[in-house]
Formats: sequence, C-alpha cells, structure tokens
Amino acid sequence: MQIHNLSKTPSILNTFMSELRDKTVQKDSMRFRRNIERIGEIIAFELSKSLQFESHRIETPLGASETVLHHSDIVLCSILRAGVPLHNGLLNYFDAAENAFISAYRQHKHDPESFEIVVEYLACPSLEGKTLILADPMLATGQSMVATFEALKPFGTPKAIHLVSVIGAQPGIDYVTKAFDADVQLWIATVDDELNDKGYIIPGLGDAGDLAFGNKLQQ
Ligand SMILES: O=P(O)(O)OC[C@H]1O[C@H](OP(=O)(O)OP(=O)(O)O)[C@H](O)[C@@H]1O
Ligand SMILES: O=c1cc[nH]c(=O)[nH]1
Ligand SMILES: [Mg+2]
Repeated sequence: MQIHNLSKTPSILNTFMSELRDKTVQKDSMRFRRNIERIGEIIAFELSKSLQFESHRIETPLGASETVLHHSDIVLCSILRAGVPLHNGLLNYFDAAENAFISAYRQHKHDPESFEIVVEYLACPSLEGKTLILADPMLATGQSMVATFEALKPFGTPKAIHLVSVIGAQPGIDYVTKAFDADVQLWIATVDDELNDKGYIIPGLGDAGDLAFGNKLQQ
C-alpha cells in the first residue's frame, strides 16, 4: 500500500487538525463536522493529482481552451456514521461521483475491551472497473476499513482503490497494509503512534461519531 501522510508537509491542514483534537474547540459539533469536511476537501485535491486525465476542448464565449480533465468514474463510499462529514468534503470536489454508504460499528459482546465489527446497511452502485474511494475519518484498529471492503466485494472489482482517513494509528495502518494490495493508496491527514486498550487512537481526538452527531447508547 502507498501511504500519503499529508501532515509530513506543514500546511493549513494543521489548523483544522488541531481544532479537531482540541478538547474545548471540538465541543462545537458544527465546527467539528466542518473541519472534517474541510480536510475531505484538501484530501480530494491531493488525491485528484493521482487520477487519470484526458484532453478536453472547452468552448468559451470568445474562443476555445484546451485542458485536461479527470475521468468521472469515481465511487465514493463512506462508513456511517462518522464518515458522513468526510464524505461531504470529498463530494464537494468530486461532485460527479457515484455514492455508496455502508454501516460498520463496534459491537461489544462481553467486555468493553473486546468487540467485533458489525456491517449492516449497505447501498452501493456497481464498482466494476471504477475508481473506489473508501472513506472513514478514524483508522484505529483498521478492522472497519477491512470489514467494509470485504462487504463491497460482491459489487464488482474496482480498477483503482483509494482509502481516505483523517487520523490513523500506526497499528491500524499496519493491519490495513497487510489486507490490501500493494497498489492501493492511503490518503491520511495524520498518523498517531498507538491505540489504548479500548481501541481508541492515542492521542487521537476521542469518538469522532459522537463529536459529530452526539452520544449514542451502547448496544
Ligand atoms: O479502525 P477501527 O478500529 O475499526 O475503528 C474505526 C471506526 O470507529 C469509528 O466508528 P464507530 O464504530 O465508533 O461508529 P460511529 O461512526 O457510528 O461512531 C470510526 O468512524 C471507524 O468506523
Ligand atoms: O479513536 C477512535 C477510534 C475509533 N473511533 C473513534 O471515533 N475514535
Ligand atoms: Mg464506524
């Protein structure tokens, strides 16, 4: 897997990231969602440089302009529920994309430290020969990303796969690297070193779904 860690080059992205992490600023859920969306927009721009482009001739009112435009074969798939603001940010730029949504949540059966990923809702167009962008803001253990990809397999074989995330933990990135082919690309805003015993990214930002949409009752 090819990893593009955008934090390696300091940019305005750091401002949005620090607001997501800051335990006071992140309480403003509208700002929290918008910052994830803004990071989605930045990643969309960076990722777009790796797409296939072809020549187009555009007629202006006064003449003709030659330019290159990317193929519109993108399927944007996000993992509910924290994936929604990231999806919106990517879709702001890839506005012609087809869209897929999948639910994945951690089900704690016996104790708070062990869980399995449950995939339930899935709405997806054909992926055959398309460019799949699979987005989830948090890549912690990596199990949601891998379980989601397994669930998408009956929908066809994409010609290219891009994973998009905001914060990853190194153990989760190692897990995902083993599960995906070498030509899959991961676009990630930053990477933290570790997970705690509940599978949360340290220092991370806390629970992205709850910060974006409010607390939920545990199932
Ligand atoms: O890499 P993993 O260990 O699988 O963890 C990451 C997952 O955890 C979060 O979702 P969560 O299950 O909290 O659901 P939510 O989006 O509904 O809050 C996050 O959005 C990822 O989907
Ligand atoms: O740190 C984490 C890990 C999983 N899900 C989150 O929202 N945060
Ligand atoms: Mg989830």
